[in-house]
Amino acid sequence: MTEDAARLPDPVLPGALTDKPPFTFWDLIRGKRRGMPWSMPDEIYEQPVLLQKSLIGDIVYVGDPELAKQVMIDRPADYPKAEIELRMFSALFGQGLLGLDGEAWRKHRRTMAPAFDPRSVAGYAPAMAESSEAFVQRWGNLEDGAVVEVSGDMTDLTLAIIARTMFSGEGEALEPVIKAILDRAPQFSDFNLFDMLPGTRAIRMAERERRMQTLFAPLDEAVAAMIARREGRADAPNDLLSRLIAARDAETGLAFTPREVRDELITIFIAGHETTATAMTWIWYLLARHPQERARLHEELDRVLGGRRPTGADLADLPFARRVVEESLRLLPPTPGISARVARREDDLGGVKVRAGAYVVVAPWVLQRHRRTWPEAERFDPDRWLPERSEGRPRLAAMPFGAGPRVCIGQRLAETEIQLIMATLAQHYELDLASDAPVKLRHNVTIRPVGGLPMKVRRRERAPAAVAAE
Ligand code: HEM
Repeated sequence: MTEDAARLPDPVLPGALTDKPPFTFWDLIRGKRRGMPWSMPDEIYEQPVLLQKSLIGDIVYVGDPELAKQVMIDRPADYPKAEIELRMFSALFGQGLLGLDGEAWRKHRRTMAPAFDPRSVAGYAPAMAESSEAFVQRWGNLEDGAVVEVSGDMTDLTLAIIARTMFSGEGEALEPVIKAILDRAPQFSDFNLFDMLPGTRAIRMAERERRMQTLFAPLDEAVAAMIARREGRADAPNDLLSRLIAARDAETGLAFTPREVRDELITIFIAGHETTATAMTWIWYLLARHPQERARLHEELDRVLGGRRPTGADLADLPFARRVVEESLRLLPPTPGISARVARREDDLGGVKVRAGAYVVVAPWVLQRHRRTWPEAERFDPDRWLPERSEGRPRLAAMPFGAGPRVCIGQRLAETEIQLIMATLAQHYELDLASDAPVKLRHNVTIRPVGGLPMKVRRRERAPAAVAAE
């Protein structure tokens, strides 16, 4: 163990992960979340693969990155997404990427890919930096050292960014409509046993779909009006909405219908802001817990940017900032349990017999804390991402965005956004935890701090060397 590790005896979330409740039938019926990845047996962090018998059948947890690659990259057709998950997403967001499978999914993915390619993402970067800078003003109105609830604030910021990325100037007017929807949406995402039983599942799904349609109706009207205004217009802004309207399937030449555009917009909206807000929340938390690393980040930002607004092109010159993001996404992946696959046929994974129909869980949380892959796995150590320390590391040792054909379509967008937010805000502010109380986690697709994360915001002076160099 290094000296640093001895001084900072992580786990990074003291007290938060000790809660390992047993999985009871009663919990399942009530839909109480038992999917917390840290409540898995400890052996999973030592073994390549672990088989558990459960009420819903065999569950195979994969901890070895080479076996994960077999499932996610080499043979994805043998391990399709679990149907219950697809059904949940389609009930929530309609026929968007998260809820589709097979040929319909392939068509949507092909058609949408160009809107998320490096050139498109570079085009969204200025809006991301501008929104982050507007947020600097919001904290600037506070007294120095004031306490903010960081996870809520980051949600506001990522919501503003995705609204602008998707709808340009028109996004701002939509923000209150969307916020009102999101405030009510969580109550629809609690799934339980009745969603799995053949007798009740169709009724429950239909009921959920109906409620979601009512919930999203105000947004549907606004989006439909926007689509109608933009169709055929040569001077439409170059945002995600325009790209989805203009998108054509490379094979069939067909465009999305307005309904398909709507479903994809809602999918991206939800998938694209909650995750990045979660990532930002844990980045501020980890930096506060590791002041030496935070000081290194500040030094790099001051030296390279000297207080100006970062651009997408600056990110290549901020290698330490990138390592901070990579390490944060390793240690506290925003979607720690995603995603369950189902074995289509009998198989052998690392000597464990996988029956047809078994759930196969390739969870970022497990792979990214696996003790065979990661020395001092629970320690926050951005330098483990230095090229010389990454040599020979298997490809799926870390996979916060998933892997294979269904890898997160927004990965590049998210990485750019997170780095721009961090680079903009950390130039102006330093955040410290407002309380020593253990942070408890709630896992419901993403992991958020229970009751939010209160932090003190202090203004920073830039390093004298960076100021003098101007
Ligand atoms: C830190 C931020 C993010 C994380 C950790 C994350 C994580 C993931 C993961 C793990 C998957 C794969 C799920 C699976 O294999 O079953 C996924 C899929 C997806 N993500 Fe992300 N995501 C993030 C940001 C975004 C953003 C910014 C967008 C859109 C703007 C987005 C849109 C999507 C969509 C549409 C899918 C489904 C892709 C498909 O099935 O083809 N995500 N995400």
